[in-house]
Amino acid sequence: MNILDKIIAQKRIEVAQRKAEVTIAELEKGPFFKSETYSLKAALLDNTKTGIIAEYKRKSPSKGIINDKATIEEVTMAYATYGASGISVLTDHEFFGGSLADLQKAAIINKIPLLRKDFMIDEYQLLEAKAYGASVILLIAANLSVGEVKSLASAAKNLGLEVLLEIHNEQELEHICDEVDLVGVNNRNLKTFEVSLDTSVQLSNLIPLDKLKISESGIHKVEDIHYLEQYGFKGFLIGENFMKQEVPGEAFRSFAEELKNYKVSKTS
Ligand SMILES: O=P(O)(O)OC[C@@H](O)[C@@H](O)c1c[nH]c2ccccc12
Repeated sequence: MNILDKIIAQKRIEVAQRKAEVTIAELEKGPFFKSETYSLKAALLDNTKTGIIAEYKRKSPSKGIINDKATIEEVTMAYATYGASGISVLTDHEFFGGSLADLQKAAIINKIPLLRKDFMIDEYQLLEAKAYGASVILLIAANLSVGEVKSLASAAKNLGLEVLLEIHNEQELEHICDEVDLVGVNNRNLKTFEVSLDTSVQLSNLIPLDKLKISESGIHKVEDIHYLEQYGFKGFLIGENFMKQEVPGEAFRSFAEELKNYKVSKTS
């Protein structure tokens, strides 16, 4: 069994447990169920922002503990203050050390698009995402059929959530459907953990033009963003590069500043 299979097997157990504990009616009374959402698509096209979706991630199967000290509040507030277009919050506990409570804490203090980063297999998780303050959900093509992507994406749209579909090879392009707003190319193969920005480059011109393109994982330098922009990427999902620093918010601030100066020096 590869790691993705393991995560999905665990997720099925977890979702069944949660369904038994919290009813849909209760979720619909959740703190953010009726709140407005924020468009990640619009935020990524807003030139006053960085185009970065900055991630809060305590640990991962590939890296182990990344940062177990910096709090969700301090990190996400800094991300939002210094120009993140969106924030990705891991809500998987077992493998990534996150929780829905983290998502809710981030939603209370930040009025920007929040991505619920988890392994979605059931509509119930979409209701959770909405109840705890997400504006965007992730669907991972590697663990869903074409039909599952379509039905989960359409359920998400009905809840007012935007849909980010993650792919990492050419076959997975088949999963792209009308209900998908954004397509993310994961540079990390979730089965082998290998990381290469070439994955984004190779798939870039095969993604339909009406989808906003995001490059995910393994981005460490301002030059990486510049490079990916040349292939039409408008969004950059970055986690470890910030989270591995003692003060991730400060790492984000200086990266955003360098990015801004880089752009200014390019255009002047
Ligand atoms: O920490 P990185 O290499 O900057 O990557 C961030 C993000 O892309 C990565 O965490 C991620 C991409 N797709 C996922 C799916 C599930 C969990 C995590 C992920």
